[in-house]
Amino acid sequence: MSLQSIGPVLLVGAGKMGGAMLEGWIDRGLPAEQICVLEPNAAAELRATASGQGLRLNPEKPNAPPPKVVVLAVKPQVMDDVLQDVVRYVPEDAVVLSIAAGKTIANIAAHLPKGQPIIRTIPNTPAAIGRGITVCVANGVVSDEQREAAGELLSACGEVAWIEDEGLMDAVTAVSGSGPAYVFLLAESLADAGVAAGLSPELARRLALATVSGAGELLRASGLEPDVLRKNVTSPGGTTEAALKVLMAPGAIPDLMREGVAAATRRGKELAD
Ligand SMILES: NC(=O)C1=CN([C@@H]2O[C@H](COP(=O)(O)OP(=O)(O)OC[C@H]3O[C@@H](n4cnc5c(N)ncnc54)[C@H](OP(=O)(O)O)[C@@H]3O)[C@@H](O)[C@H]2O)C=CC1
Ligand SMILES: O=C(O)[C@@H]1CCC=N1
Repeated sequence: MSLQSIGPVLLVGAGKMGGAMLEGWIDRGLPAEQICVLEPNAAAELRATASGQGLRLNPEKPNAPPPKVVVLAVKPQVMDDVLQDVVRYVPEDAVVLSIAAGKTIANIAAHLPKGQPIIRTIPNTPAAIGRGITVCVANGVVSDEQREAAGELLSACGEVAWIEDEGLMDAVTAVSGSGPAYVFLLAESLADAGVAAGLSPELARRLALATVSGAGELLRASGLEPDVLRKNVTSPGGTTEAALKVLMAPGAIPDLMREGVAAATRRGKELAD
């Protein structure tokens, strides 16, 4: 199956994450006439129109083909209300793909006809440049063809991983869904630290951004493990070692990361309600 042969896609919510996926789909050649966006936010609508050059913005338009894939990309807090409205656009043979943090397949299924194929996923915002990763778990009625169609659509946004245990999705969300924010925080903190050490804000920002993005590229391109790359920077008795003694001390970055991921995982579980 190719991206072009998936059939009509309905995207419900083109905000930060839905909009990033939309960019990924269009960049990778999903035909705009195959995409319909349902989005009440005028600014996002305009963005979607501009980037899609001819995206349909209303599933009620006469002669609109019924979607084969419906992507739910609204906040978990409004998902129940949105589903009550959107259910009328969901044909029984369409696969419903939710990207909402916390919302379980059972939460989604409660608003849809019995037997609706549903895939719960967690993408991340590098999807906008085709460099995201999406983790998926399907309910028992998703066909091989629907799994393939969803995989094709999500591959346009980067890597795709399937898991069988839905119970892992909150931990997945805490690592890869929220993860880009942790990396951006690192870039911000590094720039701030450079200023504190006497650099101008402009130079500190430039150094921090180039360093974080360069390190990410090196991690990907080299295929080496992060600890190997870290050790390659760390000369015995040198400057990096002095910094890492602080950053890796008990209660510092590794412990804080564990606590942060645990907090995000707990929050995911709360969002199910
Ligand atoms: N941001 C991220 O990095 C990630 C987000 N997610 C998940 O993606 C989902 C969306 O998050 P995010 O993109 O950050 O949030 P946003 O608020 O940016 O996007 C949600 C969009 O849905 C719109 N919306 C609200 N009500 C409706 C409706 N009835 N019909 C159609 N669209 C509607 C909102 O419009 P308005 O603003 O006017 O309300 C908004 O534009 C969440 O469930 C989140 O858990 C998952 C992984 C990563
Ligand atoms: O912060 C959130 O809840 C969403 C889910 C993962 C990333 N953003």
